[in-house]
Amino acid sequence: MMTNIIDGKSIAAKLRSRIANEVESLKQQGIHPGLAVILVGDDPASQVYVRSKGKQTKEAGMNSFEYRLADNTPQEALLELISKLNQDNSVNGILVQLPLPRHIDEEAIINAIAPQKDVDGFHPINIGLLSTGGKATIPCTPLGCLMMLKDQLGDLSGLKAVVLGRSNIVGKPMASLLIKENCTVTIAHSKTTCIEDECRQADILIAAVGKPELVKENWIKPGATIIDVGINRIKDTENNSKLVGDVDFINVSKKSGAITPVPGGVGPMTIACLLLNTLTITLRQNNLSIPKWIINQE
Ligand SMILES: NC(=O)C1=CN([C@@H]2O[C@H](COP(=O)(O)OP(=O)(O)OC[C@H]3O[C@@H](n4cnc5c(N)ncnc54)[C@H](OP(=O)(O)O)[C@@H]3O)[C@@H](O)[C@H]2O)C=CC1
Ligand SMILES: Nc1nc(=O)c2c([nH]1)NC[C@@H]1CN(c3ccc(C(=O)N[C@@H](CCC(=O)O)C(=O)O)cc3)C=[N+]21
Repeated sequence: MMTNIIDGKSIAAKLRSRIANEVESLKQQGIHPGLAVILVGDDPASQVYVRSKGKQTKEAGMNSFEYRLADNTPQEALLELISKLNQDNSVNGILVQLPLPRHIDEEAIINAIAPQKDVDGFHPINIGLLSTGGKATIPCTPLGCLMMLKDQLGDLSGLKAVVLGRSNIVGKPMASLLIKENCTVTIAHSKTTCIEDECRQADILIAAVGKPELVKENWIKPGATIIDVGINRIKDTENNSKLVGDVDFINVSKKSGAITPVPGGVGPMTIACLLLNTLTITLRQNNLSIPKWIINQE
């Protein structure tokens, strides 16, 4: 079977250009969307993402405010900065890059962000709204995955979806979104028995576990659509560092109907959805209607 490789990079580029058009017309109305990104510490992977977010935010015509704080920044100082940004009208969205250094309580930080400025959709208010079907900000990675699924499959009603991973930032919100799309959803995790058997039932398989190439060819229902969220840096046979997902891409792609690559799949969509969320929350904060092409924000 020839699998279809879902080109996240190109879907993300199209999305960013629609966002840029919308931003342009907002600016003509005197509204200039702004995104504040806070990075605490000097984790190299986080630095790469934050740089990439800042660059793409500016390319979409939005204001980007970056705050790089030292690894030993006290929690109180971070809370003070968030409080200042909550009150700053030029800032529509606030993102605190995770993970945070160990001395900082992640939950306290997420809870301190004003829910209407929570561009990640991690605040309990937004998580609750997503579960109850209200006007939530949807976490960027699951939203990007859903867009690629819809692009590939159209209506998802009645399909069986298996989500590997139950984190608050990927697995759980992904499952909520798929339930909303009328899928029959199973969430599997490290305590799931016979995980392969669960996966073999899946028309849609989302892998978000952080284990390099865990998902094998014999776990897959022929023709299934596979979304690989995992970002794992490993050494290849020549000891060079390379990026792989949670799916054994070469072998699984022999059996799947469609699959996202790593890199070039979910990652670029995550950043494009961050810009999309910045746009959506700016529109909401200004009591403007959300254009029809922005899915799942009705
Ligand atoms: N492309 C992108 O934009 C993004 C990529 N990522 C990547 O996605 C991956 C997951 O991220 P995140 O959700 O934050 O990770 P977490 O570490 O928070 O969660 C991992 C989940 O996977 C489960 N798990 C771990 N090992 C296994 C196993 N062997 N079998 C079944 N389940 C297992 C864990 O189970 P349990 O709960 O039982 O411990 C947990 O629920 C990472 O590689 C991360 O880098 C993350 C965010 C964005
Ligand atoms: N508050 C917060 N929000 C997040 O959304 C958030 C976060 N913290 N912490 C870390 C994770 C991870 N994440 C990624 C974003 C883009 C790529 C991405 O663009 N990846 C490229 C490759 C990049 C590379 O080469 O390393 C790709 O897959 O093609 C990956 C991962 C967002 N996260």
